Amino acid sequence: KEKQTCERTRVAVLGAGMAGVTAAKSLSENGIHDFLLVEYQDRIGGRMHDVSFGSGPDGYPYTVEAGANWVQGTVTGEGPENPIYTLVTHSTRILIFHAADGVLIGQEEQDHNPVCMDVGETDQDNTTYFDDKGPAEYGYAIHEFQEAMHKVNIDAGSLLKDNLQDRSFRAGLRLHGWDPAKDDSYRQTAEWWLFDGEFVYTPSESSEVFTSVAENATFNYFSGENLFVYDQRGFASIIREEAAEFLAENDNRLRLNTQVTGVDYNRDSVTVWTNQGCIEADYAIMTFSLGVLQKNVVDFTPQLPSWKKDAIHSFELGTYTKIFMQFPEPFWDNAQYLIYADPETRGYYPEFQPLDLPGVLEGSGLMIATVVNDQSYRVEAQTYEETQAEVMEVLRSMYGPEIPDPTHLWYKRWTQTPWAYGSYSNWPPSTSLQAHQNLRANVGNLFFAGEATSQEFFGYLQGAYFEGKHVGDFIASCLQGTGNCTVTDEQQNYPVLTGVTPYNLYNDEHGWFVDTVS
Ligand SMILES: Cc1cc2nc3c(=O)[nH]c(=O)nc-3n(C[C@H](O)[C@H](O)[C@H](O)COP(=O)(O)OP(=O)(O)OC[C@H]3O[C@@H](n4cnc5c(N)ncnc54)[C@H](O)[C@@H]3O)c2cc1C
Repeated sequence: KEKQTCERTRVAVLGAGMAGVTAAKSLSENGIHDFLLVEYQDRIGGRMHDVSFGSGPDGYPYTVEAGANWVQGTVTGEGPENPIYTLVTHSTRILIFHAADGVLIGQEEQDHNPVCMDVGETDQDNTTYFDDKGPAEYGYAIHEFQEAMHKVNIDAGSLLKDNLQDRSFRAGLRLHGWDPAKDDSYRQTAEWWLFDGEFVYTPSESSEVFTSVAENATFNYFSGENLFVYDQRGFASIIREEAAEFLAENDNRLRLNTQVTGVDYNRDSVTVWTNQGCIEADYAIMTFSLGVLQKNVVDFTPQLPSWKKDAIHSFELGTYTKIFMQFPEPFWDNAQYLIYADPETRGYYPEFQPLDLPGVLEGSGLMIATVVNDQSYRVEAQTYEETQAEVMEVLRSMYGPEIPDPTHLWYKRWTQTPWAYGSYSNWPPSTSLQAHQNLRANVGNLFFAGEATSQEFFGYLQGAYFEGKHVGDFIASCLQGTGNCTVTDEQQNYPVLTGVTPYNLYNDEHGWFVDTVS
């Protein structure tokens, strides 16, 4: 490690996803132009990941979203607007990137259009239900679950306000009488669709308090609306456009294809080690996914303090898999969702989402099947052919033996992707705000930002956006000498997280007879 030869910059922004690009943009807007944006891949966007799939009428493939697909929560009246919605509605330029290396080479203005991206409003009531014998009617199970979930969300508010102990979302559901039998495949499927299908973990694996916070923050604070993006420029063009506001064409401050392998940090500076050499900066902003941090692919010197390591390993990164298929022609109902209740296995190909619908990608023959976590890991371990055989067996139980095989099938193996190691984060039960704050807090001049560090919007694009902006603004204020850059409340950390029970209560009176502490 020879630091003398390192390139100098004021801020090294590590990762060019939503958080990294937003952080760099805030630096730029605050007059800090001396930064480097360092990215493993050959493109900007991170887990906003449009890919080419199948074949369209003109011989070109379609663009589909392997990563983020929805604007979740938009705006209500004059209320606060989700910044992702703002980006989608104000998107007025088409950017041209060099195909081989992803470097911006030009842009074209478009006529202004108030909703510039092609989006469709998701309507979960526009659903047809199936089981392994064909069409079935279990809309009642969906409504029962919605009611129970609403009640748990209200309870969660009391737990939070009254400083009562968190519990699993499952516990909250049971307290409200939602406790489906394991073989009640209709209610199990309703629960999967409205819970696991959103948060990727089961209610047993999720915090009652903080899952409710994320749900309320997004869908009550902004709006209950979900916009599905099927724009053929790709969802990530909103982030590419953000980048084009502060990066010139072929800007040397964007370093694609550059893998960070190590970070040395202290209270004065940060040195970033990459496969392309090293960078010495006053500050660095780390935006890698929780999965990348958990896999220890970045070598920190000194080692991260134990409060930081504990936090990194206490939160979860789930996997959400969209299996894209193209069929010669649509054979499905005119519905946004086709929900399948498998009689044996909860979460076995439960959700199909046709994209070939009137007014959407009409004539495309496209459909998505979604699985999460355990089923994702299983599917990721299979070949596309094996997965296709399973999916087609399910679809044939729904629509009969005559339906054709897809001409194309593809999915991204998120858990195996070395720049993500999963899809988005989840807050498990029995942690605390302080534990999560430790995930967020800086160590010396190394700061952290990303969807997982957002306390209210974790898992969502707006979480990554707010966190990137917050840290970018904060560091700019430090560099400009306008902020309080000692450790402030914002960057508070909690070296000791206490439990709820003092040790002297582990006694006979509580049935504690054997000293098990070694
Ligand atoms: C399948 C899926 C579906 C989703 N659906 C939605 C949705 O519908 N709506 C929604 O709001 N959110 C959704 N999300 C979540 C959303 O995509 C994320 O919250 C957001 O994109 C995260 O942005 P980020 O900047 O925090 O992280 P990332 O986008 O992960 O950015 C981090 C960047 O760091 C780079 N990097 C990683 N390791 C290294 C390294 N060693 N060296 C250099 N660079 C490195 C990565 O390549 C990446 O570009 C979904 C995510 C997935 C995967």
